[in-house]
Amino acid sequence: MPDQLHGGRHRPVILAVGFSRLKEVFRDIVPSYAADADIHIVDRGFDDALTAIREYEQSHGVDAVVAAGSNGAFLRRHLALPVILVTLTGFDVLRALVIARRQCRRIAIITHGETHPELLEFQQHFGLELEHFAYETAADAQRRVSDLAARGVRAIIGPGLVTDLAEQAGLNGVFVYSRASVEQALDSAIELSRIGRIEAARRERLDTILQQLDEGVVAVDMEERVQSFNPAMERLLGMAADKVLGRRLSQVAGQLGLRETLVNGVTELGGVQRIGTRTLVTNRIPIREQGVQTGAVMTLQDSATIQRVDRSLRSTNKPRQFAARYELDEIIGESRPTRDARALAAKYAATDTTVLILGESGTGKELLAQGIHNASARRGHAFVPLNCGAFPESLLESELFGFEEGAFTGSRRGGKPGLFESAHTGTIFLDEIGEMSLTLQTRLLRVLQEHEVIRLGATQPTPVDVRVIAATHRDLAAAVDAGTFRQDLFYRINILRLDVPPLRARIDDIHALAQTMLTRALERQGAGGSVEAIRDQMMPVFLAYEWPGNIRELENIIERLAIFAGEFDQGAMDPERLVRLVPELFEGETDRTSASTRPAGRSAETARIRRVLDLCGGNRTAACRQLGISRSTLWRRLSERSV
Ligand SMILES: Nc1ncnc2c1ncn2[C@@H]1O[C@H](COP(=O)(O)OP(=O)(O)OP(=O)(O)O)[C@@H](O)[C@H]1O
Repeated sequence: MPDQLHGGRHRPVILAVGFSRLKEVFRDIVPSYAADADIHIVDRGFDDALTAIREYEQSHGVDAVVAAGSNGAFLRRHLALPVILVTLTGFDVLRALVIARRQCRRIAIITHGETHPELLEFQQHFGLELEHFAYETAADAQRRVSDLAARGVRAIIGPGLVTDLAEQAGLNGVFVYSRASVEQALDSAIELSRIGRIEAARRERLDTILQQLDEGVVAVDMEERVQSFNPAMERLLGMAADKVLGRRLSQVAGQLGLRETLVNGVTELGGVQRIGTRTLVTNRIPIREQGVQTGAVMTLQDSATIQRVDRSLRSTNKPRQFAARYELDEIIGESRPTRDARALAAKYAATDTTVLILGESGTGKELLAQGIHNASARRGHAFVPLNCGAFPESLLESELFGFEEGAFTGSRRGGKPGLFESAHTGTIFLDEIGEMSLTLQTRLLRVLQEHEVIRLGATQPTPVDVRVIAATHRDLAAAVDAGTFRQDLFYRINILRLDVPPLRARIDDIHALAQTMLTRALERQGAGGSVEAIRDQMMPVFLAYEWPGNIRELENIIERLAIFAGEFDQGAMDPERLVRLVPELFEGETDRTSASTRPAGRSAETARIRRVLDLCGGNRTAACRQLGISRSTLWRRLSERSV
């Protein structure tokens, strides 16, 4: 940077404007500045000077102009460049008076702009015959000089214009500006150029940064006129900077005005505005220079960009790994209902809509939810399961929505994001949604409608982009009628429905499920044992059972049987032993704990007996052994059929 500012290429370029005497002083002085600046003398005045300066500025660039008197004042009014005036010092006047006094007694001073009352005092003290006038225009000066000449004044002190006029009138003209004053003006011009260059470099640097930013930036002055407008802003608003610069922001981009920020001076961060199809995040900030507001700046970001960054940030900061393991094609079963459920799930995965899975506990609802997530565009992002029935209301609330630091006694420092935030860009699986309290249903509905969560104790919402898959074993429509489930929430989640039948309604799946589960269980046990031996002996029993606990129950039973795999290998397992190992499979309908399964129980039990009997080729002894019942019980059950 110093190189640029002081090196040869960037020497200040200064135009010294003056004719007659001032020009001569410039000529004398300029060579001594050769090392510090390029000073060019412009030997013109007023309009001519203006034209010459503008031409020079166009072709070479100019940092500052030095001029004096009325000419200087004129240039200052008409140029955007800094114009430094050679100022009159008391010493200048003294020196000129001494020179003039040597020549004659009656002296006049004509200065530009204003008179100097101190001169009157000076004149009285020293008994000088001195008159003092001020002039504005060249014509003014001309009239004054003629008048003084007519009244016998012999010497006139003044700037170049005045001394020229005096000499033309045959008087003594004494040039008022000393060499020191002119040098002072040139020094100021050089310093001003240097500061200007530093400013320009700073502006350039800022400009380079603005050019590179992904964020749109627009800055306005106090009249809301656009001062800068970076390329990102051009892209975001589809407007070229040169069409916008200098115009009022509200006029070029209505909704994005900065008037309020200019009026109230308040910073507003994180506003959201829609422009066309885009959602933009806005920050409006007043610009203050040394405590005084001088404008305002707005930054704009495409919410899609923020979400991208946000996603990678959240995924790097993710405290827990919420991942979906299962794929849809890992869901075992070739029964019609299972194939239908898989196909429907694949269809739903292609959408981003809320899915409601209905089915008894243990039927594989979560598995389907994971499968849908993994087959959807959200694959690879979080899959967050939550069993709404497993928490008391207050805990469920903070689990779901998170809390701010200090939200309640003992709340964690820094607060905690809720599962909705953890599921951001992914899927949340709300199992047993029918168990949610009405209060939480209301909050959940808000999240689904607004796509934002408010942590407990927070005032600002956090936007979340989450797909919801809900599940329940309840009849939600009945719950709505009973007033325990909000109707509007029901409509909101009951868009894509997936019915998962209980295992007893898709008995055809049992074979494949048992086969896979047995293989895995035996592998896990690592103690050998033949899948076939267990399968062949157990299948008739499995097929005859009701499976109130569905696939989860099947899994558990297989896990247990695998422990005793060796006993199956040694030939037929003793029925009594089997009943002891897995009593639930052999319990009669009267022992069933679940009242809801009882009405179906008796006929199902009979059907089971018939199936086992069929499997055993009509051999009642074998069937009794499989079923773990006596021949008389078998007979009784079969005869009940006809009752
Ligand atoms: N079709 C299937 N193929 C393989 N395994 C399955 C299948 N269905 C369910 N399972 C297994 O059964 C168990 C229960 O499934 P899951 O947890 O998905 O049921 P759920 O309906 O969500 O139950 P709950 O409502 O009680 O949570 C899991 O261990 C799962 O791996």
